[in-house]
Formats: sequence, structure tokens, C-alpha cells
Amino acid sequence: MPELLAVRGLRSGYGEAVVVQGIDLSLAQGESLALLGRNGTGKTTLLNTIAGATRRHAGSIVLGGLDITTLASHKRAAAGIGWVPQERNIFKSLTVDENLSAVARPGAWTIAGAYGMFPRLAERKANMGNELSGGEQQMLAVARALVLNPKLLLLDEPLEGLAPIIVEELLRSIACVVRDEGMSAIIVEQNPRHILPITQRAVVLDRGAIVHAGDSDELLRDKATLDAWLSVNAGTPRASG
Ligand SMILES: Nc1ncnc2c1ncn2[C@@H]1O[C@H](COP(=O)(O)OP(=O)(O)OP(=O)(O)O)[C@@H](O)[C@H]1O
Repeated sequence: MPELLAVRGLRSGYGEAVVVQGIDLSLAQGESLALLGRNGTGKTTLLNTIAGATRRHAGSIVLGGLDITTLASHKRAAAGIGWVPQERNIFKSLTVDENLSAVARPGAWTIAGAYGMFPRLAERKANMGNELSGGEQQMLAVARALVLNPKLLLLDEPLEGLAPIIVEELLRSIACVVRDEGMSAIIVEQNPRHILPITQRAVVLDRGAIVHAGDSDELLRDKATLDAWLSVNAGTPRASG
């Protein structure tokens, strides 16, 4: 598969503080990558830097052959980055349907297709954003990114704070999107047991640098690496909410 994303020598952070310490990363078209690491290791900062929302100190980012390194965040969205930040960013005073139609762009992912992927949203299409549960808001945030028809989907801890039954439902939908529909994606997640079974490749960060990179199914069986870098959350159930 052709290369979709090429990140080279990326250093970024907040003000003068450098958090991401020289990352090289590439993703082929149709590939999905789990971005793992303990709290505060720089996962969100790396994702936000690809989306154009942090201060870049050095390095380059190329998407589908286009150098997006210095583009503003909205121009990266137009270039094909579909970013779902931790805060979810849905329109709370618009209905589910309006949230989707406000951003939809022509392409393979239609609003009907998004409802097919998230049947719970179809049932809530006339509800306002602020009437949705946390899980439904997360589903809407992902659906909104899909109907933008991005080249690359960036999901930041989509399962955070959700009840176990909703985590399962959302994981099934995300698995469909990345595995069956072949959407290229980088997904930040704390729990390797949730995300490794549905992604192809995995990268583990520590102190803003890559300490492990490989196939997701190999990492899932590699107890030593999981214990070394992810022991805090490896396999522990997340809190419901
Ligand atoms: N807006 C900010 N301003 C200054 N420093 C920040 C900001 N956001 C994050 N940091 C710092 O950057 C470092 C990496 O944080 P980041 O959120 O990228 O880690 P993370 O791996 O995503 O962690 P978590 O899983 O807890 O979200 C931390 O030391 C954090 O305190």
C-alpha cells in the first residue's frame, strides 16, 4: 500500500517546553495504528501536532504527498485530517442530524452510512447534542469525522470514561471502520487489551519518544514489553461512567 502519512524528526510541545522528542512515524494507506503509553507520555501532544494544534519545534509532516507541516489546523482538515480530540467538540445546541449535515462532505462516507455504523445515533437523530450520553456524544464525534471523508482519522482516547457496555459497542464500530472499511487511523488509547485486537500496528511512547513499534498482534502477546511500558493499565478494566 502507498504511504499515507510520513512524520519525520517531529519535536513539539507547549511554548518553549518540548514534549514530543523527535518522532519518526509512517502509516500506509488503509493502515490503523494504536498509539499507546502511560499517562503524560505525549500521546495527545503527538496527535494534536499532526492535527496542527500545538507548537511544532522541528520536523515535518507529509499527508498523501502534501507537506502539511506549516498548515493551520482547518487547512489540515481540508487536506484530509479527521481529528476527534479528547473534548469531542460536538455542537451541543444542534441535533445529531444537524451535527452531521453541518460538516458532511461528498465521498464514500454518507450520513446514512454513519448511521449504519452507529445505529444508536440513528435512534437519536432528532436529539440535541447536549441530550446525548457520553458514549453517544463520542459516537457522534467519530461519525462527524467520518462524514468529512478524511484520508486519515485521528482518535484521542475515544473510550475514556465510558461504561464497559458502551466501550464494547464503540470498539465494535471502530473495528468496522478501520478493519472492514479500511479507514486509515491513529487511535490513542491507554488500554492495550482494548485497542491492539482491532489495529494493525502499534507504537508505544515514553517521555515523548517511541520506545516500541511493531505489529499489534505481536505486542498483544509480548507480556514483557506490555509490562515494561504499559503495566499501569495493561488489562485493568476502565472505570465506568
Ligand atoms: N496545554 C498544555 N500546556 C503545557 N503542558 C502540557 C499541556 N498539555 C499537556 N502538557 C504536558 O505535556 C506532557 C504530555 O502530555 P500529553 O497529554 O500529551 O500526554 P498523554 O500521553 O496524552 O497523557 P494522557 O494519557 O494522560 O492524556 C505532560 O507532561 C503534560 O503535563
